[in-house]
Amino acid sequence: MLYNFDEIIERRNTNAMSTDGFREYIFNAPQEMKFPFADDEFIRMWIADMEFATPPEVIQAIKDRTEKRIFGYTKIFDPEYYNIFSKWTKKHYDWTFPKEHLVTSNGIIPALYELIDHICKPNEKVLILTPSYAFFKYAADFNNIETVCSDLINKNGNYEMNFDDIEMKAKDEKVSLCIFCNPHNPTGRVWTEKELKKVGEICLDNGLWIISDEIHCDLLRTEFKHTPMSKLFPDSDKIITCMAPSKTFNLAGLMISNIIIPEKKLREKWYKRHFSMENPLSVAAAQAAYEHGDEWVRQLKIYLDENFEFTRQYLEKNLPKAVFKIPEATYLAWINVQSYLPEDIDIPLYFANNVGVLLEGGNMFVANSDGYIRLNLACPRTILEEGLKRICTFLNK
Ligand SMILES: Cc1ncc(COP(=O)(O)O)c(C/N=C2\CONC2=O)c1O
Repeated sequence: MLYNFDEIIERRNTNAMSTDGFREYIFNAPQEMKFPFADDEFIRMWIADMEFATPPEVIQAIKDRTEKRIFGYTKIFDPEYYNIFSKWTKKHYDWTFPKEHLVTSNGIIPALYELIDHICKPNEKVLILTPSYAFFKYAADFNNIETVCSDLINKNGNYEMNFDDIEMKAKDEKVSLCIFCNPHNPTGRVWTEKELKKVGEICLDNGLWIISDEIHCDLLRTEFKHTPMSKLFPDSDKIITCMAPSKTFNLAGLMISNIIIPEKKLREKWYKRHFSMENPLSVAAAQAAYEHGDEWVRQLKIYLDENFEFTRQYLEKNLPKAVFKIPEATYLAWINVQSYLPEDIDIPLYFANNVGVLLEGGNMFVANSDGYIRLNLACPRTILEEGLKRICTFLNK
């Protein structure tokens, strides 16, 4: 079956963050905030969900569940949920885990908020690598836990970890947790086994817990393979692995994610506080995605690879001073356009007001991100082309 990723799907009047939540999320502004562009004139390249219909197999599973007509309190009792998900992890990452280690959360971010509270004592600190998905810091802030940042080394768009800096910060006895992102948002790095072993050893040898956020682990460029951090440390029970169907199958609104907690005491803390009910439609969707979604993901990855190559050529031709490397994973293009920007601007606001493109960038990524914009390329190519055209036309003025 050939899936249609070129189809433009109307998202207005669906309570979508992408169309209606940008004022609050990007600008911390009221819905009344005015722009020179009408809402439906914006090219939306900001929040990380996709403009593609979820696989039809998932939609059918949701329809089938609605036929049962009762949507009472639900938990995951059927072992098939674990069997199907662990079959997916075995097939795609050659890794699996005991059933009792798996808990579900209505999102990885809510899980981070809870896990930080369970793991960190009041005066401890969380280590993150920057630039970073800002909710890693927000989750620490919410728990009144200090965030320590280790800047990735940026060699003209090629990012590496600064292991000496990570080790120095991990040796601080107050640092008790590292929230690690693999693949990395926003740089798109897929960390190699060698890099994972090195950072994992530094953290574990210094007594840190590791939350390995692997939400982007299925959306790699075709030639890359994901290695779960836990796979490299089979004897450690201090690595929590976070995965979800939300990024892979465009199901973020169904709020279901898979958190693998090997350490018994931490799992008991989780169950003591976590409200473990699930949305029955979300369970049906997630199970169908992992059971029937392989071919859709294969075709999606090809489409995304083509969008990245289109973007690389477009920028090379029309924005030659921009620094852009096709990322190893995610559908997010991380582009340094500093040489085209005035100093000290609010990058997302600058693009919203002058270009009519909604994007994330600059200080939205905690640190080490000045001059960068992040474009969501998970959209039909016609929309991508219009967004790139608007950006390049304006920046070349
Ligand atoms: C690394 C990472 N972890 C967790 C999440 C969210 O997980 P959830 O709570 O939905 O299960 C995202 C979504 N990233 C987004 C969402 O919009 N912009 C981003 O960069 C993410 O990039």
